[in-house]
Amino acid sequence: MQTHVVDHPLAAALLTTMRDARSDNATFRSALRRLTHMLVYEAMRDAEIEEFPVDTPVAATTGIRLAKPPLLVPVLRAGLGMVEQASALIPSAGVGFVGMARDEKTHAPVPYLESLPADLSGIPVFVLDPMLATGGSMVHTIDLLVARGATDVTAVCVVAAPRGVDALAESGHPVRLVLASIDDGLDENAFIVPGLGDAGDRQFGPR
Ligand SMILES: O=P(O)(O)OC[C@H]1O[C@H](OP(=O)(O)OP(=O)(O)O)[C@H](O)[C@@H]1O
Ligand SMILES: O=c1cc[nH]c(=O)[nH]1
Ligand SMILES: [Mg+2]
Repeated sequence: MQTHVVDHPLAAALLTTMRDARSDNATFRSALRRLTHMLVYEAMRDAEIEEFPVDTPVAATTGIRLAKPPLLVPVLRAGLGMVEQASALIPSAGVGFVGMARDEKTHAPVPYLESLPADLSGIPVFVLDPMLATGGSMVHTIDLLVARGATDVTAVCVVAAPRGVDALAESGHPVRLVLASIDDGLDENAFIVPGLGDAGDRQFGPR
């Protein structure tokens, strides 16, 4: 699996704000929005483009545009904090939604929402979820996308644990990963260490 850790001082500073337990919900959301801009910008680097003729006020020239605008899929709740910024960066992108919440004891994802186009063949899909911990939620989301014909999936995350990265690589799905950090591991509650806590709660308050 192709994995790209965005290694940039501005991204590292925003990630630090998100990690800091003193950051309130609004500060956390703002840092996530700004970091998402950088992650999606990097994730789009190899996007397919097409040329078309364009006239400047001075002369005819060749312009470029995205050949296949992606579908953005935030995983609720935490991924909601990434979708507005990703849409602003790619205005032609569509948006689908998946909702799931981990069972606190088993840590398995419990799905509660699936709102996706029926046919995803030929459409690049960007899954937006700040946290990749055990990988259960991301693999389940990509199961849903592949079942609809997706063959080109990018997982855009903020922080991952090595176990989640391995789970994604071993899923056999056509996925690449773009993120800001691969952290040390998971604690006994399957929280990422050092991580940033519960990314849903830190944006929106307890569920
Ligand atoms: O890799 P995993 O072990 O599956 O954990 C990652 C999932 O956990 C978080 O969601 P959570 O279940 O806390 O729901 P929330 O976004 O509503 O808070 C996070 O946003 C991921 O979706
Ligand atoms: O550390 C973690 C793990 C799963 N989900 C989160 O929001 N944070
Ligand atoms: Mg949560």
